[in-house]
Amino acid sequence: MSGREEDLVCRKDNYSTSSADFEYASENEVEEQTILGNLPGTVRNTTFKAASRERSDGSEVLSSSPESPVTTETQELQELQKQRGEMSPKAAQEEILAQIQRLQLKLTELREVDNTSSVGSHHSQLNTSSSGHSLHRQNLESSVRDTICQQSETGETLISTNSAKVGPKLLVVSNRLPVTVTKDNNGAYHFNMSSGGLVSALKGVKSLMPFLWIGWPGTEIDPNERDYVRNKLREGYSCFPVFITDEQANLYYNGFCNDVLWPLFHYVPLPIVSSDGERKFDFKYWQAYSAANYRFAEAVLQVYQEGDYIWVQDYHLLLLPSLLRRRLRDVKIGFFLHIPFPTSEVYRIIPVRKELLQGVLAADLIGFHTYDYARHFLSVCTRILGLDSSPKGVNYHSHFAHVGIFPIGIDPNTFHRALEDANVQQRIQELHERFMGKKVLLGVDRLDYIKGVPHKLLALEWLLTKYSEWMHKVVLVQIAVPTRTEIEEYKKLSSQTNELVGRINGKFGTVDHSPIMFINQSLAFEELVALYTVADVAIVSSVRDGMNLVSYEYVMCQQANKGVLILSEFAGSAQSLSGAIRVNPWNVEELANAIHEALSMPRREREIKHWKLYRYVWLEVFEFVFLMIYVSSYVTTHTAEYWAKSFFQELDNVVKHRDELRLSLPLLNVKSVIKRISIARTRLFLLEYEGSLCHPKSLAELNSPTSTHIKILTRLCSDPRNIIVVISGRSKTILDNWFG
Ligand SMILES: O=P(O)(O)OC[C@H]1O[C@H](O[C@H]2O[C@H](CO)[C@@H](O)[C@H](O)[C@H]2O)[C@H](O)[C@@H](O)[C@@H]1O
Ligand SMILES: O=c1ccn([C@@H]2O[C@H](COP(=O)(O)OP(=O)(O)O)[C@@H](O)[C@H]2O)c(=O)[nH]1
Repeated sequence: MSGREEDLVCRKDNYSTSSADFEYASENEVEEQTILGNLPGTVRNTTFKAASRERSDGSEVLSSSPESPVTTETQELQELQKQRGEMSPKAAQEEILAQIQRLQLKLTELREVDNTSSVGSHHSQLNTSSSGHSLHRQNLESSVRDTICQQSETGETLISTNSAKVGPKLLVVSNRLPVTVTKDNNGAYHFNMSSGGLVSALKGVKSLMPFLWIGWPGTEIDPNERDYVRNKLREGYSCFPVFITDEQANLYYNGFCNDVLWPLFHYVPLPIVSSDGERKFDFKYWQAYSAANYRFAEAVLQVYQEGDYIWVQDYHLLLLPSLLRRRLRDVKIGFFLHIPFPTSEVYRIIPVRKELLQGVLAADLIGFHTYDYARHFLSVCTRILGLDSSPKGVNYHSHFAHVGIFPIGIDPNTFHRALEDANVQQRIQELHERFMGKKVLLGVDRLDYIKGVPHKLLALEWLLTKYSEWMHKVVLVQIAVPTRTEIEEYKKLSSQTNELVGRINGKFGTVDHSPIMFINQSLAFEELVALYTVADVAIVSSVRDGMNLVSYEYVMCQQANKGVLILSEFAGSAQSLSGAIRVNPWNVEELANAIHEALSMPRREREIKHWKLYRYVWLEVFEFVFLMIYVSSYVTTHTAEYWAKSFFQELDNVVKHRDELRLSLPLLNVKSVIKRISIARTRLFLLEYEGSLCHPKSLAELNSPTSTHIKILTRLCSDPRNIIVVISGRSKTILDNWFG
């Protein structure tokens, strides 16, 4: 671990409630604050200070001539070096690093100037082989870069990749980049673009404005190779990497994200100690999580320009909105949670429950897949932070975090295209022949304990026992994609599942037939589409699932076959897919009965059910042309693209509204209020009991006012000019007892 990374790990003793808090402060105060109260270290503060100063002073940067700023900066640097003797080593380091950051920004500006005068060059990446640069410029660049390399503790150059200001862009921030970076044995890097849900979802947003994707490349990159990887990602994929060491990633991603947040958000309170006797909730996980969120914030600030929109994705980055808000007061931040938000009774288990809420509440818009998740979130904010909330959102330190429901979908066109592909059709044909005379049940899951794979296997066992007519006539094809294999619970699940598969196949299998075809690897997309198409029944038995895209994908591929979807009521998609047979996967018998019902269902009933499902996933206009005469192309409902566009539009809307709110509700000036009160002939005091007179965090029904409160109220009441109204949700009897 390098010095810088050590620096990023926060100290346990500094861990405090205020860490993720983002109370507004004056500009000066903001400059003085550390970005994360519990993260010590000079590099962080300096980087942020420099970034925000420079950006709030865009005119200075833009008016700089190509030569002068660097000279000025160099002089400043020399001046600083002189002063260093008078400064504490920490302060001197901070100042030097701040200077470096400024130099980087100046350097970027120089390249912008250079680019505007060189035909055909639009990007200003740090590229020493660029032939368009003059010798002078190259020398300048390398000398600046040398300075940076000498000063940077990681050896990594902190390049600002700001491009010329051409209007706002969307910065999408997610834990993983949609590009997988790998290094082969010869040391060559490979970049593979993934085609996951978010990638297709953002296609629509792309047409609204340019975007840049910020995230972890999924592997540790050697500090000397980071510039190369960064440039490749930026130029080839519109991505900007957040570099995290494997050790940090293990604590942050495997530890806090996937062994603390993931289980609890999915209602799985894991044992307090692991099998090796280690505490499950270890503060080092939390520290790594905070440090990683800090890293992401740092990356965002390197590319952020005023007016940009930032869209943070998922539970890995709950602290990020507040980290950004502290530095960029008016920044437009959206946050979307892809997994369930649990009820307060579960959420409150998390030892850092307040910090996480405070972190995310700095967003302007917080999105969830379902109404229930949003409702849980609002109630948690009230119960745990004692905040006022309404169905629209939460008020937190004069900032209103809007809450909205945006159910994600899939990209139907990708499936349509695949289904038209000759190879896929060929494969469908082969599979039909392979499963001739049998009914195919299909499960497609990551091998995660939330997916309820054992529940499904037990239900199949029950089916084959109770409805023995299906024996030898049914096959369950279960795709179980290995995931998070380093985590103990996942290892346990894998061995349990293997045992169950072995047991059931042993019990009901013959030489010619195994009831379960267990595929413990991920499949190529075309193979998956072919399987979706031939399956008579798909079973989604998740014990909790944010949404579950597999259920939608199955529906898309069943236009011919009209297969039946069995869907756990605990999957987010169950809230919208009314054509599915909904089950409680914990009731194994009920699940087995549902499989029997699906296998026996007549074609007509299947058609009706399928239509209900399909029209949710994707409506085509010709089917509604007489009803919706104003619509001239596809009516897309609940697709991935619609999800992204509607979230983004709502974000845009709420930030505009935010400004209106600010104008209409200016903060009162305490001095002038006192002055006015003292001269007023009649004064009306409206006092809310909860939140004003009693402690805001208290919800106890019998939390009576203190003697101080009573004294103050009595004094106020003794002045005939005062009218005092106490507003409370408590019963009249209680209020009479207290104030009567
Ligand atoms: O394998 P990971 O990188 O750890 O991530 C796991 C999956 O997380 C996301 O899934 C969640 O979002 C889906 C879309 O909103 C939702 O349908 C699902 O219920 C959630 O669990 C991510 O989208 C997947 O690609 C990851 O595999
Ligand atoms: O071998 C496979 C199996 C599944 N998937 C994809 O993985 C996603 C699973 O998403 P879902 O929301 O159902 O659950 P998650 O795994 O995100 O929790 C779906 O888009 C599947 O098409 C895949 O790419 N390869």
